[in-house]
Amino acid sequence: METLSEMRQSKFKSICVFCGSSPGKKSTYQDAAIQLGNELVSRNIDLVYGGGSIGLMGLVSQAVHDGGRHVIGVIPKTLMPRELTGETVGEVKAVADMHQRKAEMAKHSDAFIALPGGYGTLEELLEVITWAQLGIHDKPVGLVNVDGYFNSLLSFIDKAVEEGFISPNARHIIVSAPTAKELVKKLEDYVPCHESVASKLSWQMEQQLAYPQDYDMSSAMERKDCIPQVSWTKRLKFVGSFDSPANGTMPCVAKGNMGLKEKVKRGHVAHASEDNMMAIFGLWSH
Ligand SMILES: C/C(=C\CNc1ncnc2c1ncn2[C@@H]1O[C@H](COP(=O)(O)O)[C@@H](O)[C@H]1O)CO
Repeated sequence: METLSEMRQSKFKSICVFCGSSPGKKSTYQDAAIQLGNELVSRNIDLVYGGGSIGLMGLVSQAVHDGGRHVIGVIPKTLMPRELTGETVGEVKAVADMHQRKAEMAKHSDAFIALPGGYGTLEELLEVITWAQLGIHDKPVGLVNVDGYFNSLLSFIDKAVEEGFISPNARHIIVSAPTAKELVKKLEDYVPCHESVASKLSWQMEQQLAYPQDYDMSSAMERKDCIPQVSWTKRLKFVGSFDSPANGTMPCVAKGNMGLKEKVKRGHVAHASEDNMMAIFGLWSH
């Protein structure tokens, strides 16, 4: 039995919840969504989720919001019209697409929990498990196995271990429990025991280097709604990021000549394409 003080000192500041955009047929699914929301509130944990008010997503977010914790709904611009997903309580983070959504959800949370859901939920869940297996993150991943909803998925994963497609250590990435209360307690105690393919740091660098460059930084800077920050420089390649209220942090990479490198060193700016870079230098240097 946990004491009140233990319950209030969670190691998680925020948890990302994946769950159905539908309510499911049984009231136990809806009850579980509300119980999870209440459990987060009782442990002073904020919520990150897919945004909107439909299905179990709406129930969990409303419970956390009503309990006074912060809620961030990360929603692709295409799903933003209210008639598609309903109104989001708390903070709305608009992102370009489904890929960026998952990355943002992961960035803002310390653990992941899946409630019952459909394809969307399964896809999100399996992706964060895969990321854990590869060493992209080491955050716990759990399932609220309401009325055995995930039993067949767990059996399938056991079959994949038996058949040699998933290592027994990687099987332990998934934590499950029948109720939200038991699950959060297990996640608090979770210690990763699988080997990672690459370190978290290597993945962060890789992500920065591979980030698509379709954001018009020069006009954003003209509007003064983004702040460039040089993270590091290496030979003629510059890696930096821009903090923009509209788009969050945008990592970027540039190749340039020595003159530009010198400017970067002096803390002016680093950025994506040479054309844009020149435009930014123009703005920034006076
Ligand atoms: C496809 C349907 C509605 C689309 N509306 C959604 N709004 C917000 N987030 C969504 C939506 N659909 C999927 N998601 C994300 O996937 C998970 C839910 O998907 P599922 O297929 O319902 O399990 C959820 O975690 C969201 O991040 C009509 O149902």
